[in-house]
Amino acid sequence: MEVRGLHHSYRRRRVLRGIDFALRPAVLAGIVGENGAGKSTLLKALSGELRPDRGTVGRRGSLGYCPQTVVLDDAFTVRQHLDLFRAAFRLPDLRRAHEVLETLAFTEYLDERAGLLSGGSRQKLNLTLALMHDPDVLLLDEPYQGFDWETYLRFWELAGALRDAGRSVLVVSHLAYDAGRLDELWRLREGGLTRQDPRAGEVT
Ligand SMILES: Nc1ncnc2c1ncn2[C@@H]1O[C@H](COP(=O)(O)OP(=O)(O)OP(=O)(O)O)[C@@H](O)[C@H]1O
Repeated sequence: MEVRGLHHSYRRRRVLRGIDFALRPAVLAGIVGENGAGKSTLLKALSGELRPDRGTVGRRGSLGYCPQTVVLDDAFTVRQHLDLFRAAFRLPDLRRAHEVLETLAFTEYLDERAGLLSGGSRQKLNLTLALMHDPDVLLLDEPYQGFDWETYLRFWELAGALRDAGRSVLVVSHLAYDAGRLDELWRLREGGLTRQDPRAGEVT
């Protein structure tokens, strides 16, 4: 994925002011920034959900996008969500979805309605829906929000395995106390990205 000269404003608020950024295959990258820095706006622009005022986003391969706001239908069960997305992605089976569900220790909830799931469980479903077609490029907006510690660790295992399998993985978060797990780290501040050393210790 290659991003050049991305600008975006909401009325007078200039949120993105010239973002240049490349995400290569087999890289686990992170973008951190304070609340309101524009991280979700950037991911929306990268995913195509938002059309930026200026700039280009180039991408090769399929995309998996896990937005910050969970988009689920409360009346549908977990299984029904998987079936809907399987049809949308035109997948022959749910093999990959079940692998992800197992990694996230979520298989026992298959027949639960989404409206009855806890916040962390909804997020597990949100993440599974983004990963179930095994996309080449993954854009994950605060993907571990609401996760307990065990699930949080499993998330990073999953992200590392995807990177090792050659996928490009971008994780966006307001905190980066686990930056050491990343290959590349950027900070979004005042509308621009600056590269940071992920091994430089605590970055907040
Ligand atoms: N649809 C919108 N209309 C107007 N302003 C918006 C809209 N979406 C976001 N903003 C503003 O743009 C700025 C960046 O928001 P954004 O959600 O991208 O930040 P963020 O870094 O993801 O924040 P957080 O860490 O709180 O999720 C904020 O000041 C926000 O209020």
